[in-house]
Amino acid sequence: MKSNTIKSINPFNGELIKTYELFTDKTVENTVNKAHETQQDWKLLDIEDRTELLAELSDTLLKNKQIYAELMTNEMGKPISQSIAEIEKCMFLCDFYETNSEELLSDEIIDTEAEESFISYDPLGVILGVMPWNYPFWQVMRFAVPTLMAGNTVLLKHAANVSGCALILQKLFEDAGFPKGCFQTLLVNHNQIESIIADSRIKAVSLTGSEKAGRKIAEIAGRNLKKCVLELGGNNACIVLNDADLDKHLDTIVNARMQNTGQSCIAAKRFIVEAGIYDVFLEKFQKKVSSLKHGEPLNSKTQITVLARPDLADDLQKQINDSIEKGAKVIIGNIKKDAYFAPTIVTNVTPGMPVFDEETFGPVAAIIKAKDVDDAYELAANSKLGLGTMIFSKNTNDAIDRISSIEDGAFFVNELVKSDPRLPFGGTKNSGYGRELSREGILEFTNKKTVYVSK
Ligand SMILES: O=CCCC(=O)O
Repeated sequence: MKSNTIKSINPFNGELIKTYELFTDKTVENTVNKAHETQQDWKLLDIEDRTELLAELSDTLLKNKQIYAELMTNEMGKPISQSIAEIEKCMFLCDFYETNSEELLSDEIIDTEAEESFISYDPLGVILGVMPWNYPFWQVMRFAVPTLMAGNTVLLKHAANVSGCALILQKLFEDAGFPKGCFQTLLVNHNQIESIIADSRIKAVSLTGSEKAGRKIAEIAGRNLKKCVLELGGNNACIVLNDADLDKHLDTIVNARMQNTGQSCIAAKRFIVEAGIYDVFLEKFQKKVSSLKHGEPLNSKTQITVLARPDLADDLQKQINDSIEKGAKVIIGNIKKDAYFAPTIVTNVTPGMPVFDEETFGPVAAIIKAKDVDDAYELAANSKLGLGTMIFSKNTNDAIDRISSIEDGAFFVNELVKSDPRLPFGGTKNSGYGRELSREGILEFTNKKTVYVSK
């Protein structure tokens, strides 16, 4: 029998935080209708009236930073210092779009023989966001803020385990003064999503989530001729070349994998290390990973803690054990207890093993030895996923010359792949399509209308 409730469970202590009732079809209808009706007025507001609400949004985030951070940490186990940093990043996003939305959305004049010709960036309508649990505030905000500024309204279907965050996000927008109906949360299950996407009032979908979820949503959206933006999994390579400055970059390299206890789509998952630096790298990397502070998520010193759910730890262990059968070697970790999975380093990794071919969503570093620079880039490019690649090397000119050898959505030199409101964010291959953030993100859910005026 299907359940009409969803549960939010603290992954650190297994305690039930709260049980939520799923919306009935009637409640879904009222919510979609409210979003549609609100959009009719919202789209007519001057852009300054919309952007000024972002100052309030940022203030509300600041005022409630601790409350929001603790809620995230309790629902999905993120170390509290990282939850606080996540709220601060949301504030930076608000500041960016408060300052820049007007310019980003202004008409783009194109010279033709017409009296006037330009592109007008008009809103599409109601946009559905289907969002994951790993950055419960950030991923929602980075979709919702530019989408709203463009004159759309937003509906959120969040991951079930962060339903408390989902509801408080709606309250956040309302407390900041956004008209009711601009941002609404739908507590619905996967079966209900299909009819929501099919509804003629929903104009497009943005999904951040797994490849499997992306295929499903894209299929439903395609059947209904709705646009979608998909930000899916990643299997980012972190190339470490012989001339890398490890003293300078080791913390960044470790953080690239271990941030959010390894549960990040853009984390470094495959460390491709040139032969000449391999032994030194491995020794330093292992030492640094072993020194990370494990503990309770709410302790401000904790760097590594539980995963968001026990089944995620099971998945990781299976990927590692299957890789061991194919010749991989575990040098630390591979220890599991409930939702905890110890930081793990796997060596002797080659293509064909799950820890090379698949995304590992937890603190697992697969180390691959590359013969030389060409081999390192070839190994990095050998992935069905394409979110980003990072290269650590003093020879930045050589790295720049090789940009086109990597098909990913991002290429970072001497820095971890990260999202930033000022830069586009998104992937290629099975990591999805479309872009979030920056100018690209705010224009995704607009009708790029051609206007041609002749006398
Ligand atoms: O899981 C994806 C990470 C998203 C981000 O850091 O912006």
